[in-house]
Amino acid sequence: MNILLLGYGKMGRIIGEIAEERGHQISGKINIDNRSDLDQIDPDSVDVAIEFSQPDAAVENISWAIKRGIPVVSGTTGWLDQKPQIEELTLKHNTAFFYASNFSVGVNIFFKVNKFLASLMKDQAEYKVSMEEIHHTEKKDAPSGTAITLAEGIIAENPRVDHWKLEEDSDKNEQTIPITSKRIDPAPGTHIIKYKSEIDDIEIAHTAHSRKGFAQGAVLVAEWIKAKKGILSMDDFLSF
Ligand SMILES: NC(=O)C1=CN([C@@H]2O[C@H](COP(=O)(O)OP(=O)(O)OC[C@H]3O[C@@H](n4cnc5c(N)ncnc54)[C@H](O)[C@@H]3O)[C@@H](O)[C@H]2O)C=CC1
Ligand SMILES: O=C(O)C1=N[C@H](C(=O)O)C[C@H](O)C1
Repeated sequence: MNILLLGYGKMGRIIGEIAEERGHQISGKINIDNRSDLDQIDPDSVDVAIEFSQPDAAVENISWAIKRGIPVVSGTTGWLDQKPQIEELTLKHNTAFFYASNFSVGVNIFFKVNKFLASLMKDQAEYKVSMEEIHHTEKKDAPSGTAITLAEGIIAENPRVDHWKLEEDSDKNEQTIPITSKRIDPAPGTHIIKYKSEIDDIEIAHTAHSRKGFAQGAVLVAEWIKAKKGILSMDDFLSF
């Protein structure tokens, strides 16, 4: 399979290595300083584009590929207010778009555990939920995309909370999930959910030891999406 890498930073590089180990070819490695190389790319020679760039570049990168009928796997966080326009473009060009805030299998299991715990907490008003996420200092967005997905999972299961806020602007409202974002090198990604009561605390955590799980997930999804159309997510890809 021929894979175009839109964004060739920390994630793009490891995705490229894993893709080559799995027998794929890399058709292009596009970064902020060589975007003009896209003019030399023959869209018919690309099977899938994998996009891990940065929040203010994601829409432009994804649109470039979608408009040429190339299926896109995207993991860039911090741009999702514009996802509806990408979905519309995908359907117009009859191709495929796959987004996940986190491609690792472990985090996707953690998403399910988080929702199960939130459903158990529905009637336990004495427990107040909060979240902490820790990432490396180069991360541009806060809170992380994964933290937002976790907060949305809690909100879907527990009617006692209805929105999240970064801890620093937290309004101390009982219905708010406060999220603390810490930036400490070299953390690849840690997420901790805490339920605190006067009597005890319950905590669940996921800690990534490297970026391998994210990158491996993105390559496996790229292999899977090649022959698909439409708007797809981890719920379509994973069998649990
Ligand atoms: N969904 C997931 O599982 C994961 C998502 N991420 C997200 O992926 C994104 C990238 O992460 P990293 O690789 O760690 O960042 P990075 O900063 O190491 O790399 C980003 C790359 O994007 C390039 N770029 C910037 N503007 C561009 C443009 N207009 N066109 C093409 N390339 C451009 C930069 O040159 C840079 O090399 C972030 O949003 C991060 O939050 C990261 C890890 C896992
Ligand atoms: O920027 C990162 O590094 C990561 N970003 C994703 C996020 O915002 O959730 C996924 C992972 O935690 C690493």
